[in-house]
Amino acid sequence: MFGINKLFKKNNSDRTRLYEVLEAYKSGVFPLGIEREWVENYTQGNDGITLALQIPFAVKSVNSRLTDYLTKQLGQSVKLTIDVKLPDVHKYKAVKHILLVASGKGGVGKSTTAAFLAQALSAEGGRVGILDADIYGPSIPTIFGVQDAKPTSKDNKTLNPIIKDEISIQSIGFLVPAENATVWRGPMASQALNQLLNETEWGELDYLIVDMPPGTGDIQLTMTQKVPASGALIVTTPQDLALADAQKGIAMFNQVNLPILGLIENMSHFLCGHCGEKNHIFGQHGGADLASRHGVPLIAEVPLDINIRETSEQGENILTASTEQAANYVACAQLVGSILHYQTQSTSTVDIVITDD
Ligand SMILES: Nc1ncnc2c1ncn2[C@@H]1O[C@H](COP(=O)(O)OP(=O)(O)OP(=O)(O)O)[C@@H](O)[C@H]1O
Repeated sequence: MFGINKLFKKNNSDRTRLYEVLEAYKSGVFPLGIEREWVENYTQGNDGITLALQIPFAVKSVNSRLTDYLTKQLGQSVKLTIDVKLPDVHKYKAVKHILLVASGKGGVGKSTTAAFLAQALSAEGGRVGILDADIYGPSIPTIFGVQDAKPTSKDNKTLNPIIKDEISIQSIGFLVPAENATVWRGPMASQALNQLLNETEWGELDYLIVDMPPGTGDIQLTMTQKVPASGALIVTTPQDLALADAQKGIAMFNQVNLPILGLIENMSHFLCGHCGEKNHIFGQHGGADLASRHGVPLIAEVPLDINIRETSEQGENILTASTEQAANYVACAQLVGSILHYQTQSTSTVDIVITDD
């Protein structure tokens, strides 16, 4: 009896120690550490610990760093598995979150950022879709290398998305020649977005990224109001003109009470290929200053990099095309998933009703 008690106490203290060590693993992505509710399974054997975590946002690649940390802290070998499972709350049909990616100014790299973020969220364990609503220049098909694809329909009412790298893709560019789309007026544009969203068979998704048309006018405002989004990301470059337009984007989302998940400063700097020096071609601190002025997180400062341009123009996946840039987008995806998770838990976002007009 005494032996069983002792063993029971030992098991409990091992578990308590594990929780303490997990909770101490704090970072930008894990502001509260690894929470004890995420522990799905834990066994202590003679040859070490086996631990299964279920984390509510897409962070699969944290596995090796976390394993090293646990091994060091607990002084024994750790076999860790991570499953990504978001809470069963759906913002739209079987889609858990819709994220708008917007920019005030055109050409700042919004579509590239939206596409690579989708690829990184998927690689990190999320089920991901991307909806290209950029009527002025739908470039998502090109970035994914599926520009010649044509969505099929099983019943002539709904469309199947194009699937590439496990990501469901739908684009205004699959359906309308670019020269027709650009002359659309506001109501037509927002109706097209509605149709693409509503009539695509998205299936079950954790994250649906919407690549918005650049700008902050009536078209973008109407679109924003008609999509039941969880939050928005704003892409800007450090140039004054782009920052001024990004500020208008922040004002637009504030006007409709849509949480801004953060700001991504693209083409932030250029690393000299010879000496490695950071050159701030378009200016410095602009994104950080804008973000802190408006109390929104600065998610990433993505460099101006030839691999990014080539990968996006050649329709490749950034996760396989460039290790260095992949790391940037993975960090970005982890932070976006985390911010979305904690923001959704602490605030109730406005529920926007979709109508057909
Ligand atoms: N960080 C970067 N480094 C190098 N090239 C980049 C980077 N980001 C984007 N680009 C390139 O810049 C060009 C414009 O990018 P993209 O189409 O994503 O911009 P956009 O903001 O979506 O434009 P628009 O608003 O006009 O649709 C593309 O050729 C893309 O490859």
